[in-house]
Amino acid sequence: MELLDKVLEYYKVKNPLVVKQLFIKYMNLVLEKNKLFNLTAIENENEFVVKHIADSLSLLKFIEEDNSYQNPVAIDIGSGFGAPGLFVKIAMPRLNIFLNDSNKKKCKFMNEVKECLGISGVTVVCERAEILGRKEEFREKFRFVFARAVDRLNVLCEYALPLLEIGGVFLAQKGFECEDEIDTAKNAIEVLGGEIYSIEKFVLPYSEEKRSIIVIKKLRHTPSNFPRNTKQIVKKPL
Ligand SMILES: C[S@@+](CC[C@H](N)C(=O)[O-])C[C@H]1O[C@@H](n2cnc3c(N)ncnc32)[C@H](O)[C@@H]1O
Repeated sequence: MELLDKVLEYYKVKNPLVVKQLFIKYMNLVLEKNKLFNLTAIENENEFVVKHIADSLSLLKFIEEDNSYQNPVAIDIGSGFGAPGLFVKIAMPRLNIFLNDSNKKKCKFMNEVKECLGISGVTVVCERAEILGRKEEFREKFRFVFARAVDRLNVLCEYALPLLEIGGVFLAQKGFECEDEIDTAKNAIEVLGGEIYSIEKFVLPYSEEKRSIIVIKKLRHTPSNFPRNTKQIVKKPL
């Protein structure tokens, strides 16, 4: 896996030999399970390295830039088979990660991976993110929220922002063209206590895959009437 070596070097991942072994083991578990149960459309290993591993590791610099905690706590909402959260956790063991998905089979798989890889500081939470946002043990408890391929930004913000502590950062991974989505989400971001901090556009290493990361900071507490119930969030986005 020469490409994986190059990707780990590109992102300056520490202990690359250990991380590489864990990534390969994890990739094999995903590709094996994918034969029985649809986890990803990507079956080719090099494509997996770029579109899942490199894409996930593009979040690392935003976490590294924040010096508030030695062991920051992050939640990946709609994590599916664990992307991007589990890849980021493997590359940055000091991160404490919560992998959230509403789908029971996907959560079972993430728990299996956690056991197989034998890594600590990983908690799988099988629930809708907007329900977690109303629970005291999750509301405003996270330094980072990640989300990739979950929903449109105006809907996603009502899942994500209630979970962030003040000063925390929501990293929404999107395709290259995301301006319309951002425009539509401006009201939701304001109402929920956030502010767009930056929009990063880049090409994934060793590919022509273009991506954006929308960086949203939490500045104020989310009003207590949010998140609303799922039907209202989806049918009448803020
Ligand atoms: C297209 S998949 C993306 C999975 C993963 N993030 C990735 O990029 O490969 C979307 C996932 O979000 C989950 N999901 C959708 N809405 C959710 C919600 N409100 N709370 C938690 N999980 C949700 C679905 O069950 C599904 O596994």
